[in-house]
Amino acid sequence: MKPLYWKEGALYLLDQTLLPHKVHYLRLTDYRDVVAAIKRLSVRGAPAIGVAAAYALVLAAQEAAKSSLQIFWEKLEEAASALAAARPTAVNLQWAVRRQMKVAARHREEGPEAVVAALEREARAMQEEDVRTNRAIGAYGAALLPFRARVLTHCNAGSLATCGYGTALGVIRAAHAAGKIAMVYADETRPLLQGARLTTWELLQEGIPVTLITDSTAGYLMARGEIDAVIVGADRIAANGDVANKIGTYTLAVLARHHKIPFYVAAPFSTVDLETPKGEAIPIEERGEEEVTHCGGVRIAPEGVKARNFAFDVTPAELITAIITERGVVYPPLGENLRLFAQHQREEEGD
Ligand SMILES: CSC[C@H]1O[C@H](OP(=O)(O)O)[C@H](O)[C@@H]1O
Repeated sequence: MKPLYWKEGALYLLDQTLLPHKVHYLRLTDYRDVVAAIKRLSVRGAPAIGVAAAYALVLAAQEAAKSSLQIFWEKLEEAASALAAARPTAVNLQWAVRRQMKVAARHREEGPEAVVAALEREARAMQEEDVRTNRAIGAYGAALLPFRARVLTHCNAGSLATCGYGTALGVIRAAHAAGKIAMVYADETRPLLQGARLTTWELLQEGIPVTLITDSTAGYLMARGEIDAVIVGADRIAANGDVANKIGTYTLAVLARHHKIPFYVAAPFSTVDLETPKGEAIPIEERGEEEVTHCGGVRIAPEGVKARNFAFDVTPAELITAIITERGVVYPPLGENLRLFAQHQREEEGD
């Protein structure tokens, strides 16, 4: 299931706040509505919000092209700032906006219409690249899993969080295709229940065995010897290998280390942010209290109680067995090897 697609000058977003009960695509033609959709997690997941923002800049450029040349660039910059600020943790969002604005600058002399066309081409390229990188991540990751693996995952790092294949769930898809998956245990992932609502829905659609558990069950399953590997996605990977991901990921990493279970992070290299030296420098989104005090719109905690709602946490590099990327598996020392991977990529691309 594609979380988004572009058709005849409009961006269609699968509204993930309605899943699994309703499959409904929003048709958006105003970039401001894409900003709002990212903020309320109608579209979510680091790669998916990056590509959504890339298309939103096409919408912004289409709108701005009706203005004077000077206003065109002012409006495009304004849209880029609004999109980049929609959610602070997933680096793919800022990476996608920066990449689009570089494309716009390269076509500046050709005028607004040419810029619009170039932005649309680049957004399509990013969407296609994402599926290719996910499939490569899947292949590298599947090779790491034992046969009849019982894998625990957290949140949703699947086709719904990307452009159609998935990072952590991409590894699970590839391993399943190779007959290597006995069971996937999906953490419900409070408070927004991406695991209960999205991961189970995705895997059931494809006949991949999945069992839903509460977040607090993960440790007990590990203690019972029923988990062979943990595999999660990422929203930002710092230069030293620290990983920001959905809240609860750090807890799983500590539990996995205690029980000597491999803990893998699956992410495209666009999630690696070498400008952020370590995890404590990653901006962690804190969302509204009502997401904790309510569930499905129903109040579950008494009026007046305070709540903290961190959307992400940071897992230190030393708790991570390996990071699976589209360029291969990065083993410890993660910081040093991430830099080597990046250097090799720059040399390949002639940067
Ligand atoms: C493939 S990135 C998925 C990543 O994004 C999720 O966060 P959110 O649902 O708030 O966008 C979660 O951290 C996943 O691991």
